Amino acid sequence: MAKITLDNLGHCYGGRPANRDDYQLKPMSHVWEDGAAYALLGPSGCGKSTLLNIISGLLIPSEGRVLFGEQDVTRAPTAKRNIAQVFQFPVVYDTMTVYDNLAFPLRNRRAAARYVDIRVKAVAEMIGLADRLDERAQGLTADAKQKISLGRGMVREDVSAILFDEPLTVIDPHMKWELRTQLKALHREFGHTMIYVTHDQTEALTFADKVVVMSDGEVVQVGAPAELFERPAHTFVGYFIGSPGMNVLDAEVEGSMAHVMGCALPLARRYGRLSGRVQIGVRPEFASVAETGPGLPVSVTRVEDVGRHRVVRATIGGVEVNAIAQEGQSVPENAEWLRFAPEAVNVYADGWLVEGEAA
Ligand SMILES: Nc1ncnc2c1ncn2[C@@H]1O[C@H](COP(=O)(O)OP(=O)(O)OP(=O)(O)O)[C@@H](O)[C@H]1O
Repeated sequence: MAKITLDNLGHCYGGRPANRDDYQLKPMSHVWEDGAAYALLGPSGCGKSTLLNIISGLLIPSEGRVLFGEQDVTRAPTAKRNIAQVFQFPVVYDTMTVYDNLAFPLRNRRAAARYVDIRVKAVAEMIGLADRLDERAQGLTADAKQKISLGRGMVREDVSAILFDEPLTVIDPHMKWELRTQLKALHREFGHTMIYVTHDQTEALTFADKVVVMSDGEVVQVGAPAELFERPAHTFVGYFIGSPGMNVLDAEVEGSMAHVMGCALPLARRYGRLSGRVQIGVRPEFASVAETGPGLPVSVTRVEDVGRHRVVRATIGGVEVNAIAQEGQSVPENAEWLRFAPEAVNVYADGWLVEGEAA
């Protein structure tokens, strides 16, 4: 296992970028901790595969370095990187048994038969295939085959990292939850450094210790799921994570007050002079509707019952805003005002979170 250092790493497929917008992966420096589980999360085309391919050795970056531990692997081929990979579609040897498939990476490295047996059985137990070890892979479902791929990715203890590229794509929706949970358990048990690419926030948030959120070739935040929820570092993180996403409204901010469409809203922090486009961001979980002010005058368009809570959909000045009413919380018939918990109001300048000072 190893920590992974991305040192001024950037990539431009066309070569010779004239400005930052020309990069498909904008230059960045990050250190990813040894033994942690990371998810690379972002919409299609944001650069997840580009970054994963640079880490796996399929692509040499146009700038910067990748280090596994202290070793510079920027130009090392995949085979020399000591990594395991699990892809979108199962890669299994149909004519081999489940046992032999799982044993393959270890036998390939000439591990002792007794050690192979211990590891194969431990992994098979974790992926729920312990009683099917003698079956040929050929007759198995896509789910079971992908479990073998996941197991094979985990079977070696000495890899620097395990890379997963949307590994649950072919899995039946009801099985996804089970496999995600198993992956998490495998990580707890074996402690590998893991990097898991997905565009699905539920997968990322349930699997990872740290989620690396990407947008438009840029890492916009690396944080624990709770941090992404409570303090989105960028408005994109606020929109992309959460259901519905964060409410974002243009504002003027002065000291510890925000002014939105002529209404004053108190903030829990104090801000200096801000430049660029200033916005406030508030999660619907920290918004509520009321019949009277203070707050923002809104038109409620509908109330959706989504099981554990209700989502109140409203608009203000043509902008959609949402509030979540938790179980037991009432939604007044004639609600016309939207209120925010001041401590949950984040302030952004040109999309980026402004920290502010305690008021
Ligand atoms: N070989 C290539 N040559 C030129 N541009 C490329 C190449 N591969 C990817 N790109 C571009 O780089 C950007 C990032 O693509 P990338 O595949 O890394 O995104 P992604 O987040 O993995 O998307 P997806 O989830 O759809 O796979 C996109 O604009 C894409 O069109």
